[in-house]
Amino acid sequence: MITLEHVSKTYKVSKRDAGFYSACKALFRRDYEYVHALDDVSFSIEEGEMVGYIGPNGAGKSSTIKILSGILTPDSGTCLINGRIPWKNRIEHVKDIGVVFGQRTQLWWDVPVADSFELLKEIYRVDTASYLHNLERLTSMLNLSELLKTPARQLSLGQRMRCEIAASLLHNPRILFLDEPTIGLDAVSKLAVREFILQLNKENNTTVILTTHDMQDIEVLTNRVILIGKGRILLDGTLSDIRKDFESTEEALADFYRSYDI
Ligand SMILES: Nc1ncnc2c1ncn2[C@@H]1O[C@H](COP(=O)(O)OP(=O)(O)OP(=O)(O)O)[C@@H](O)[C@H]1O
Repeated sequence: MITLEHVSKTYKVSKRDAGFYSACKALFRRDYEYVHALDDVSFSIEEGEMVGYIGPNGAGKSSTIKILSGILTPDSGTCLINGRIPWKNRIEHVKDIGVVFGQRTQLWWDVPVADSFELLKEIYRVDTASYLHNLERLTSMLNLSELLKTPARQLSLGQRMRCEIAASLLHNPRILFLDEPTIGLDAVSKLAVREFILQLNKENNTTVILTTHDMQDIEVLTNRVILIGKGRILLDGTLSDIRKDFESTEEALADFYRSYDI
């Protein structure tokens, strides 16, 4: 249901040294540098799978998620999700996906969370009956009842993250992209978020693609791991393929990254 074939993406970045002279020089001549974020990336994911997409900083994980969600267009290669090309059929595609970027918000900062949810209902054109059904279910599963009247800016990180996850699921998407959903959360909030994702997958067969640096997230949530480094897929298997004889997954990963010089 998700196939990515030979996808590459290069960013063109303008570079200049610090200082007044360089700023003036850059007005007349710009120097560019090319960052090869993704290099011939291919994989496929079946409906209902929970996949961990892991790799060191700058490996290309967020770029992949952006391509899968239709925000970014690759330079070459193909991507089909439920028969659609994400960046070409964006309006139809977004109805099928939910996206949570742990470091960004999709909630309006100054209005109560409930109002953000109402706006998302209108944006996604969710009919009132399914919206109310989803809202009730998500409110009880993620324990949101006390939070809905609060503006997003007044929520703690963990509270906001629970609201972000609910916001991404109000339209019942079949696929959920989670980019570092437990970053900065305390132990209780992490467990709540993990428990929720497991339940969602079990009850709705939602496909989940999770990028995280938290190996416990990966251990608890996923049975398949795709490892990317310097924009290339290095391994597509299970955590035990990575772990081998190491005491912890972190140690095994660090050794793996060192062996690939990434
Ligand atoms: N908009 C952009 N413009 C220029 N370069 C970019 C842009 N976005 C990402 N990059 C570069 O592309 C490479 C891959 O970045 P990406 O954000 O996909 O990595 P990541 O695996 O998600 O990293 P992290 O774990 O640190 O979030 C990095 O070298 C990054 O600096």
